[in-house]
Amino acid sequence: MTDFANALIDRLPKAELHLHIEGTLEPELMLTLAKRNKVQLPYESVEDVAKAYEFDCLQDFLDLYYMGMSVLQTERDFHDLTWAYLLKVKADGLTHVEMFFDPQAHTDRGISFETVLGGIVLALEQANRELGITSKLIMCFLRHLPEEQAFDALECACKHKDHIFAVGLDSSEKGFPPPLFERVFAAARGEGFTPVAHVGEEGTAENVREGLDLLKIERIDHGNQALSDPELTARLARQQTPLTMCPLSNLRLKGIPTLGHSPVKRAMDAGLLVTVNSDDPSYFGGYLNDNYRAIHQALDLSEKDIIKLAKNSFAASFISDSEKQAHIDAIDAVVEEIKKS
Ligand SMILES: Nc1ncnc2[nH]cnc12
Ligand SMILES: [Zn+2]
Repeated sequence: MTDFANALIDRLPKAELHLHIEGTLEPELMLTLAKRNKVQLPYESVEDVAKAYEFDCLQDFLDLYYMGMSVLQTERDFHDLTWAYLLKVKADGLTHVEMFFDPQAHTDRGISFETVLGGIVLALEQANRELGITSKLIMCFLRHLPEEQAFDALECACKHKDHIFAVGLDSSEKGFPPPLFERVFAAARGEGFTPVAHVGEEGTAENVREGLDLLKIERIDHGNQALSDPELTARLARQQTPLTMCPLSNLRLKGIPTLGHSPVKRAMDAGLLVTVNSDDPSYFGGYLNDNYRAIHQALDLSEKDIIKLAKNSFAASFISDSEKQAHIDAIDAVVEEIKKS
């Protein structure tokens, strides 16, 4: 990698648009919180936890992900988790994040919606004040749970519209397609929430189409399988519907055999509005810049591609056009600075 490419990845301002806060739970914090909250885990050490992070598919990961989050019990725990992520990615040049959280994974085990949201919001507000990082929150419905429970989550979210901007759909994609959530997404849109969904990760191009046509999603989380359908690819290019792709996640969940198979560059070349993100960085072996570095090497990205991806991260975000422009101008300024140094 050239010094210029390295400096671009290290220093360019970036947004992260596909990040599950529960997926940032590092083994050290998991063990600390287990002790603090007297939760039994099947692990004794950080090495034990790390060893368990071998996945053959999305479901393998999800089983561990839901088990790991059992250590999160108090508002302070959710604050500490969120703050640890924000501190880490500040060093990656992150200036804006649109963050997923999975309230049903907590309310299902007796933790209140307000405990979860309160801790996350405290850390996001602190990050705005102390780190200059702006944010939006996306509440995800867990697609392996019944529609009725998604409606319960939506009812909670409606009391907190000042803090929750969008709704998403995550968890097991196979067997739980978008039509199951058409009604709750319609209700969420009616309440003013912006819709997004995980589609085409392990599922099909048809799931991506259903996300667009039935759930009316404004951004596609993953969407890898869309590229297997030329007509859908052309539609996404024409509409400029953003895709939040996650290369290291795809690799670790065996969606792709090697990073060289990541669809990021193919999607860029097809004219899609693609972004690079970390998904669940603690579980997949890398935060935001690790993902940029990994695909830069594996896909032989040019320096222009890296700058484009950083700009796309803001273009694909839900901030205002003037805010987008300010971030894109900041990228140009950093590029000039790096050229001079
Ligand atoms: N990559 C992913 N796909 C679906 N659901 C998730 N929940 C957390 N990470 C996820
Ligand atoms: Zn995800």
